[in-house]
Amino acid sequence: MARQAPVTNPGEGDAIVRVRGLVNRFGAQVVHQDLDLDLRRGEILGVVGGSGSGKSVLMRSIIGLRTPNAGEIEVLGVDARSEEPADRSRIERSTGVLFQDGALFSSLTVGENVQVPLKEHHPELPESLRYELALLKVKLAGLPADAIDKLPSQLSGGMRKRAGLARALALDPPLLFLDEPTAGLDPIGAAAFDHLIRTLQQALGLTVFLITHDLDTLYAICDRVAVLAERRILAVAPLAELERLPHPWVQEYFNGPRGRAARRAGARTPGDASA
Ligand SMILES: Nc1ncnc2c1ncn2[C@@H]1O[C@H](COP(=O)(O)OP(=O)(O)OP(=O)(O)O)[C@@H](O)[C@H]1O
Repeated sequence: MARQAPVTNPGEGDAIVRVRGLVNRFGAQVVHQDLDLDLRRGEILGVVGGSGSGKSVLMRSIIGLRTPNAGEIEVLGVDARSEEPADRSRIERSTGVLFQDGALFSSLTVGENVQVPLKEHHPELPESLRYELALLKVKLAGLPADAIDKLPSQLSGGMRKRAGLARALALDPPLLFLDEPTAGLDPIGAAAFDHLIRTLQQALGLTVFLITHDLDTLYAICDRVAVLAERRILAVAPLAELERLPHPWVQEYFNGPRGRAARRAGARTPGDASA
């Protein structure tokens, strides 16, 4: 297929994350080739693409968990590949990450999980203040206060996601990375989680990088959507523009039966916040 120009010029706007010429390979498998992407300050950017198209590898490259084979990545003006402790610390303190499975320590309570980044980056804080801060984040993530002393295994899947979100917010990062946050949630729980993300993004002024297969999430809360296909960002634009892109994958994805249904539904009604 002929290479198409991106719908939106990646140079536009105030980029908080800037990716240029990214290359990621695993042996002979090329996952990304000359991938460019900007994450603009204050937006929720949805990232979509088929299974195995490289969404998680892109996220891991941006947050510094993987060293790409080539290319440049800047996070808040810091080179994501830098191994300088001051640079690593700045990136870690500025980015909250919710992994797909929540990635909580199973032997620690929710409160202890939330305190892990606080202990690492603010060892000077007294224990009681750390606990209070953790409680604040637990409540911010929509969990009841008594969830703080529970183990992850004592929570529902939706509550575990919220606990993961509380930990991601522990250091008040301006940047939030979410890997399939609504996967495995029932539709009411998923809508409630979408609503929570939008509310927090607005209240805290967050910039959000959100990987998802959930079309409802895209329509409910994303300002722009980036399509990852053919080893690069094929297009990045608001949904109304993307739907008109004459690319077979994009057409099948957004104008197939599920895409049409999600568009009709628009924003889902947020359900019970304890989902
Ligand atoms: N550590 C690794 N070693 C070898 N191959 C890897 C590794 N990590 C990822 N890959 C490969 O890179 C490709 C992209 O993986 P990635 O997890 O980024 O896909 P994805 O778009 O997030 O998929 P999904 O939507 O299914 O979660 C896949 O083919 C995967 O097998």
